[in-house]
Amino acid sequence: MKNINPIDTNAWKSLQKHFYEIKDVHMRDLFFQDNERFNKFSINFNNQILVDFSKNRITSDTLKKLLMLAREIDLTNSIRSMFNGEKINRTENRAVLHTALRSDSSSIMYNNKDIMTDIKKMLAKVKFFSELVINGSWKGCTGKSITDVVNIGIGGSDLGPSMVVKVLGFYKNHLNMHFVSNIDGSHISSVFKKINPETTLFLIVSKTFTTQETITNANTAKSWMAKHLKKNNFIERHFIAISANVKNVIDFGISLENTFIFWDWVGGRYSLWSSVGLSISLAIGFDNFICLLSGARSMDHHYLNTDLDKNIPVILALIGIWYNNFFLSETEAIFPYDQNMRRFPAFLQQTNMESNGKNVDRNGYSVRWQTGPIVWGEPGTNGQHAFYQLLHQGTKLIPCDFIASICPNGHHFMNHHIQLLSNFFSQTQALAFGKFKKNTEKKLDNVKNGIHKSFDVSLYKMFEGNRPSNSILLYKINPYNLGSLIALYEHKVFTQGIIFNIFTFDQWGVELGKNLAKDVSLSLNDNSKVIKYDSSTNGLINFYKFLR
Ligand SMILES: O=P(O)(O)OC[C@H]1O[C@](O)(CO)[C@@H](O)[C@@H]1O
Repeated sequence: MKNINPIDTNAWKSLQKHFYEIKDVHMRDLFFQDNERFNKFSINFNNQILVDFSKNRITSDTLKKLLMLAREIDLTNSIRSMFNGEKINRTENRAVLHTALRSDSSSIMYNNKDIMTDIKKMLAKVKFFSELVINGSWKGCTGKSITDVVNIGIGGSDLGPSMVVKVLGFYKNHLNMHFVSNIDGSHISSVFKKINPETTLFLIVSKTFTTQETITNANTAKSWMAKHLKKNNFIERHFIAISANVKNVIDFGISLENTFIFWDWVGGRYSLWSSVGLSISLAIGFDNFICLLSGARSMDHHYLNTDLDKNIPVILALIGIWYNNFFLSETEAIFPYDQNMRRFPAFLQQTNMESNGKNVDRNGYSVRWQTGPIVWGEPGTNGQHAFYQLLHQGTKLIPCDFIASICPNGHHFMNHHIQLLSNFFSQTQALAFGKFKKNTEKKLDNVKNGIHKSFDVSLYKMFEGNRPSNSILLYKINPYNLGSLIALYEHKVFTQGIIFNIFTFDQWGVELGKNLAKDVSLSLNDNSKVIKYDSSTNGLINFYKFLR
């Protein structure tokens, strides 16, 4: 992997020049000039996912220059380095091998060990255990089968599995799934109200098994279960751990037998493919979990083996860089036209922002270019009635990804689906092409200080357009296609991290807040006045102590 600063490349300079040439060109003209634009700027992924990137402020020349950037940065070799298990997460001295978790290779060597053997064992254990719980043979300590599963975890130990379980609600079996992440006691207490301790299984998911939120919630769950069940073996029958830290798991009281391990080469936010996906396997069955992995694998193959100019994650990453680094857009929006995908933007927020929210390059210098964007989003059509006004007529340029499926996701109300899709198709059209000002609009009288002044209302009804979007249209939201879609975004983020010349797979930026919270928590133990922090923090804590 080469540690080249993007701004030092010839391609960057050429893109900078090109930007000034085409920044005011309107998509209306680009489409008008080229009937083949859609065919040129869309990729069909196995007849299952169509990615249309034609509604972007790009020309063939733009793409050529962006691809030159990828080549100059030596992206292809960086991709190989990741798949080959090189220790590309250098600040933590680790490989990044979540792709191995969904691989069909017979062997992948890491640290002189074939990790495929461990992965296969892990998957066999997930399969065996999921089947026991789903078919009712796994009994709680009072002899009853499990009805409810509570996943306790946060960040990557929550967002991925909870998102997948929600998106694939249509595939769900009889088990009721709950996810507790927040340390706010209202989260776990709201779940306690819904479950029966005798028939509930807790999955404690934490790579480090030190995360304050997860350990606090896990201890609360343990005390709650002890109080209600009054049986010595309640932990053995009701608590499962998923972690890379076996020692802490054992100290917590969970046996090795009830522990699903994963490894330091799996990043938290890339871990749903590992035993962290146990809740997925429990909710939709192991076979569907395997379909999810297979779908991701098909995207891995595409990413690893397809030329850069036809490579979906690469193209989307480069277009993202075009807006982030040349148009200087600050944010990027994700709009799934699918209510079950409502947590997909939140999941991608962590994937993207925890990965590429960095300001030091791989050579140890402060970056002099923008790195990862702010990612946000909501499902359509709800967003249309909330914030799309700003997308259409605001002063900010916000590139958007619109995601939808041809088949409805988990219902048979075709009239709803047709209307949903008509909005999906219309919004990107409105954003791209806008609406010309009509001179025929009626003028209104504006009365100010008694003086009549007429003004042109049509100005307010004008849509300038030229607002970019990608449309991602899936045949169906099934486990396989969802796996491909998630992997697509993972690889997009990796590609951008390589071009930004940053380390995508660490997350030191979350440490300071965590450590301060530990210290502050000690200061909250008594009622004495606090003076050790800055005046703002002292003032806030003392006000809290005064009124609590
Ligand atoms: O699985 P763990 O170790 O509890 O960590 C949870 C999350 O916390 C983070 O470290 C950030 O605080 C994420 O990267 C991770 O997904």
